Amino acid sequence: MITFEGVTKRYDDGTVAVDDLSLEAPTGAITVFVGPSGCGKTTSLRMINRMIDATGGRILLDGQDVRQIDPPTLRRGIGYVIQQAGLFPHRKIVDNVATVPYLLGWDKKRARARAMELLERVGLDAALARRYPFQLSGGQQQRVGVARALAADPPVLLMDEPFSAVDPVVRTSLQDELLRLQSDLQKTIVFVTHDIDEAIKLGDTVAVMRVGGRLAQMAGPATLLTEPADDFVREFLGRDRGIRRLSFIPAKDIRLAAVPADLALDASGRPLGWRTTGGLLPYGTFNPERDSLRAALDAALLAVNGTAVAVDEDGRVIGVATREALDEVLGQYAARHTTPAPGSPRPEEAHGTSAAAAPGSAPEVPAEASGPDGHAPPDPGPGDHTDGEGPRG
Ligand SMILES: Nc1ncnc2c1ncn2[C@@H]1O[C@H](COP(=O)(O)OP(=O)(O)OP(=O)(O)O)[C@@H](O)[C@H]1O
Repeated sequence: MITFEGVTKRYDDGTVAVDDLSLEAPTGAITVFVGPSGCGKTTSLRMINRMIDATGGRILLDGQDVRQIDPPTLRRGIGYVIQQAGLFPHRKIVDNVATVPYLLGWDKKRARARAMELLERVGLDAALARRYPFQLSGGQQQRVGVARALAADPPVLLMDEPFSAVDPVVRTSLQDELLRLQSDLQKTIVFVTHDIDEAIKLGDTVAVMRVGGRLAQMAGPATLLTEPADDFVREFLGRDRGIRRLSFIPAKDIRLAAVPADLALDASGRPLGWRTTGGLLPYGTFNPERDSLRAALDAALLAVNGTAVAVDEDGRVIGVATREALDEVLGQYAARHTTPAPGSPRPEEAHGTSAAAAPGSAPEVPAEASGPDGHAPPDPGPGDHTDGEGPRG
């Protein structure tokens, strides 16, 4: 757990970048800091690993004031990922990933073996290990940046706009990859972005900040979409909040009907289209185990008869969701959200937490071991735990 208690940062020129910030980033969860340019997101993030020291209040890491931990020790347990990865240009990919293990004194064979394992984990081909950063695409470099931050298995990851420099398609796949990794690794992640859609997709909890470094609202993404605290948050969230909110409602509660005769299937039970006298018409599918109500509605809207086709993991039809069945779930959702019990958490936003592991016993990581852009190094540490909310995206 990372706790901000009345944290303020006033720079030497008098700029108040962060003003009396109090919040908690739970262990094993992704907490996103989001807000317009200059609202103090990066300053807040860097105060956690003491690249910047707070001028007021305190930040606790599992109950311990970070100012009582010397920065190299602190950073052993905190991985750090930045925009454009910040890789060392003259080091091969494998050695970039092994940077921290080398600093920790691991022998070369073990460090490289760990690096290869991580490259695979972030979805990179082993053949890329021998290349230099300039020989990789932007998306591949970002993956290397994530692998490097994970190299010594730190319990905490700080990610500062890590996917901002890549195109939207690559960005989506990096986000998906991060969620997949997180479901395995359950790190305590603080993620900075100015993109509210990214925040809503990735965050278990989202802290919306306003310029002047003040917290505007902190909530699970579903609550944020349903109940923005004020006009600033409402405006920042943008349009379509109601529709986007449906992404957090699981499709598994939708009542499925038997497969009707007018749905044509192939020999293995996969859908071909809706039969009409004029031929087969388009259909839409959703997977009740994995998808959200939004996906099911989208599937229904793709078909002229308004019926969504439910499929299993292999794409085989397991039933259909009629308009009535979708209406039922929408109705339940509306009932839940028109009469909220004051202060009661949404069932789909119940956030579990658990204790982090104790700091590791690795040697010092020198402060000057910074990336080529002058940022602090990716630093190592031990492992810990998690949580989550319904379907995302
Ligand atoms: N070293 C510094 N000295 C003085 N002011 C600074 C310094 N670093 C940042 N600031 C100011 O502090 C405020 C917050 O900056 P910060 O970089 O934390 O914002 P941000 O939300 O991360 O912005 P962006 O999304 O544009 O990266 C801004 O007004 C910025 O100009």
